[in-house]
Amino acid sequence: MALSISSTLANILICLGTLVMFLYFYFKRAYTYWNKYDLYVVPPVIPCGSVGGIINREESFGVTLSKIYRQVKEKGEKHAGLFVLLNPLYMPLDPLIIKNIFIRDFNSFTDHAIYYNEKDDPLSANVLTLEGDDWRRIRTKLTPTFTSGKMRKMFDTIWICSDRLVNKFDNMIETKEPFGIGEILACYSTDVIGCCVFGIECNSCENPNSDFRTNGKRVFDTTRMDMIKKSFARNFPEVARFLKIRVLPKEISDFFLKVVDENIKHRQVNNVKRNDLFQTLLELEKDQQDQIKKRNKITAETFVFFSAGFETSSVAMTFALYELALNTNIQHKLRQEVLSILQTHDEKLTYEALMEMEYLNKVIDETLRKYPPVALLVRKCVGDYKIENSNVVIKKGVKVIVSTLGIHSDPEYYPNPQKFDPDRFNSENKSKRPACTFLPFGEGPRNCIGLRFGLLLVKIGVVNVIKQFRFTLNPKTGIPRLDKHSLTYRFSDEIYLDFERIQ
Ligand code: HEM
Repeated sequence: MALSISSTLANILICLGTLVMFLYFYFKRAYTYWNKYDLYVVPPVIPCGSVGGIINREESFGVTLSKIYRQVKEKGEKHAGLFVLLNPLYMPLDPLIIKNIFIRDFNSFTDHAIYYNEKDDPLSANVLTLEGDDWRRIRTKLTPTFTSGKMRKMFDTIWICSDRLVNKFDNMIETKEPFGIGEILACYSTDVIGCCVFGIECNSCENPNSDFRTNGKRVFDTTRMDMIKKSFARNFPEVARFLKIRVLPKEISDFFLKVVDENIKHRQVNNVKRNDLFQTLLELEKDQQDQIKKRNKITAETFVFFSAGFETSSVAMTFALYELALNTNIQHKLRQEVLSILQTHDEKLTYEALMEMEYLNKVIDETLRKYPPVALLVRKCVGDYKIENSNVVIKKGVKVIVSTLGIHSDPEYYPNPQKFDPDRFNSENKSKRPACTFLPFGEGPRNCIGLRFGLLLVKIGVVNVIKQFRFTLNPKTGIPRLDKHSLTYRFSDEIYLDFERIQ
């Protein structure tokens, strides 16, 4: 009896040992992928690769990648190979290689390599995630949604939302307690996107527990399980589709479908037309007779505008107010510009007045330089591609990863990179930098489609706040830590500011 137990145990140990050996050699072999090229390889460690732990991270992926950028740059290399789990990734540092990949040779790098599952999770298939010709069709169709003419039409709606934001600050000042701006700015961003994209009044600045804000929050509240699921789906998309893995919980998907459904019906029955993105999307789908398909398509697009635009914009505005609170001289200079331009426009902020604010542009650009909300960019190679002046060939299916944060913190392009200095963006300094060294919205045909809208949301908010308040950092704000779990580059700690009314 004892003999049979010990022989079973021995068999199990042999099997386990063989499996471990097999996996070890399998990984070792996978990690030789880049060896045939003259390419520096960031040393991989089994099983996560070159980027540290996937689950128990010490820092966000964007920060790890910026450190790898620095490490490769210090070696004097213009590019590197790395691994995430078993997958090889190519990381260019040289702005010319980046420019060729993003712009000149875009046809070899059309895809974002973000997981989607059209069948089981229809909202996941949208302009951000779709690939090849499916993406081209939808991008061409949606591009007219974000023209400057359309932005101009939405200007007043955004201004009204920013007035609610200012009211909120006023109410909070009265409590005489320090208050965090991150949550309030998230409500402002939700209100703007709710009004302009979904065509509904969410009033989350007044009612932070509104359905829209609550469901919106849940899209970004990622649990550890979500992270594992997303990482698995990103790295093994075919298997994930086979396993019917969804990235968006069904109840959130149902909420957005219901909002869009009710809104389509309301506009059709009451013949309502508004100056918002929802109207543009409705018009784009006017020939679609199948009401369910129409609703699903509009929901997928409104949802991606929400998910890609809400957090990026609110985080950018939080970083901007944080730096303005730290640098009161820059805050003062910006206020002077805003007030003097408003004087020449009968004290009214118009689209034209906003476009005249050059220092504002510099402050926002510097914010997006120091704190790019999307800290890295990805492209998937769709046809074998040889990197010029090297023997490196990027094979079809291999991902290219660019560290926006690494480039934006590179002293070669931005001396003393931790200093917040809007003058880096005056024309003389800008002209000294090579193309593709400022990438907050990505670059090339697959760049951010909502760039103008995002900038408008942030700029209107900043102008309305700076015009009416002076603000400094409240001592309750320590040195804010960066969120290590979020895909967006953001603080995990709240930012507390003290506001003083000016007018
Ligand atoms: C400050 C705010 C924003 C920042 C920093 C930002 C940044 C980015 C970045 C870096 C990308 C990827 C670009 C690339 O791969 O080259 C992107 C894509 C995208 N963004 Fe934004 N974004 C912002 C606001 C918005 C807003 C307000 C919307 C919509 C209303 C939006 C919608 C999108 C969409 C749909 C894509 C995917 C485009 C495609 O794949 O064709 N973004 N954004």
